[in-house]
Amino acid sequence: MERYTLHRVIGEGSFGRALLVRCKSSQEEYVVKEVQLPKNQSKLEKSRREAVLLSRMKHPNIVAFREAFEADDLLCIVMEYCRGGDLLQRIRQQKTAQFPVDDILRWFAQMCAAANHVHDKRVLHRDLKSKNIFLTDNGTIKLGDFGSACILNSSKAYAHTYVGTPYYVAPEVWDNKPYNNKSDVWSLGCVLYELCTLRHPFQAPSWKSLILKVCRGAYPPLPSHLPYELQYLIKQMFKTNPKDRPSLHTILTSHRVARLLRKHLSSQAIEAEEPGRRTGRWNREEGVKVANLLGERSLIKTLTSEGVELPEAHCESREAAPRKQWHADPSDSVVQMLANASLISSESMTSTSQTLAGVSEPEGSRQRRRWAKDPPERLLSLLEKARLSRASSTFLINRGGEDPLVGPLSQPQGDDTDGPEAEVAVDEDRLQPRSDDEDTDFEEESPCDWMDEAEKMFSEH
Ligand SMILES: Nc1ncnc2c1ncn2[C@@H]1O[C@H](COP(=O)(O)OP(=O)(O)OP(=O)(O)O)[C@@H](O)[C@H]1O
Repeated sequence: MERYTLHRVIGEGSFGRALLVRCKSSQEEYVVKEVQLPKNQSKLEKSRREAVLLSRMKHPNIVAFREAFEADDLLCIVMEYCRGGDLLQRIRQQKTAQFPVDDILRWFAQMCAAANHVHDKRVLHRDLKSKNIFLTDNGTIKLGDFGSACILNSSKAYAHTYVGTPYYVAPEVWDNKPYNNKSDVWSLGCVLYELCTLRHPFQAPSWKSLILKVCRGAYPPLPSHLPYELQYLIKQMFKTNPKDRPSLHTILTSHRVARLLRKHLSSQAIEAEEPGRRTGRWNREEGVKVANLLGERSLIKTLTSEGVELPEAHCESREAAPRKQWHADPSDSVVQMLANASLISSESMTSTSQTLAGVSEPEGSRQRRRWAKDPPERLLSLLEKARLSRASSTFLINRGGEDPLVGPLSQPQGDDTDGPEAEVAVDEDRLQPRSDDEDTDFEEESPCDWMDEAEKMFSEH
């Protein structure tokens, strides 16, 4: 830390402070994310994972990693400083003035290129939201905060209980199915919708109606002045069945909107996207360098204690990884469950014995959790508790410790995005067979039962 001069604290997250510093030798400004070591092993692992993942991502639209070191009882991750702040602040500054379509297209193209690069490395970001997307002073998008990201095909230690931020969570996650590349696409759809409307697409006064809206893909219509391609894209990104959502690669290359987006991508970003797609693998030397940077002994111990390989060992290429497919059945068990639950008052919810039909799976497919095992009252009673204990534990479902149902773009006196059902656009053709099934090609290997974990957390408080 002696190589840097502290300017000021720019913010505090749930895992530590973010400092603005100046490098004494180069006079460049950087952000240092400081995380207390260790006490809580999972927080420590999360932070180390963020450093390792960030160091692997080299892309013009991803916050650049400079170095990481451990000093006293702190892990410090030094990264590029984005002077323009985060996209959420930028959206809020607009108040009611809509963004010009060109700004929306440019920012969205850049965030897609960044997230596509992440997917090409076979990493899921898992927490894409406007607060984790930054702007430089010249208005370039930089994707940041890899604290929740997950390396695919790794084992238990990476299967953590983090679910996401409720407003951005895809239907399949509520359905307790594995997080996959299309779940990130859904979240980016939410960010795009926010850019287009300055509102969350899915907003509701209760968990039940929020989840219902998400699982039905029911969102208020977009302003009609937006180009048809954008309207169509949002509709596609909010397909409730992940296999019907386009992958980021499709959005950037062959989707109807691709031509508009690529106009706004620098040749550097397009360049960065292509080689990543071809190689997309861990590099041994870089992995070793990062492991050394973070303090060899402790990092290796942490990452191998549960059978997890070191970063350089995550070398599977796209070809080598077995291709996983989504099952044919639509993911509407939550809708069913919540429809049943509507008969029950919230007071009687925990005492009801209502059950739900299980989701059928093709024979021989790998075991997935079913609602039959997690009766509807379980999710609802869990969420009731989550609301009550949000001050201490809701980072599981909302790391900010804020009210999970009061989103950053919510209105103080209720929100007009929560309008009557008749005004919302319902994704009528969500059961249509097709489309990017082939591109729903990777998902968490060992998803953990977040409901189990959440219940444990809440019962501790
Ligand atoms: N590279 C960066 N450039 C500019 N500002 C940053 C950068 N990284 C983080 N910040 C800002 O610093 C503050 C703290 O960020 P941090 O990532 O530590 O926590 P958070 O994202 O606010 O919360 P959490 O980690 O709990 O989700 C935020 O306001 C964020 O916008």
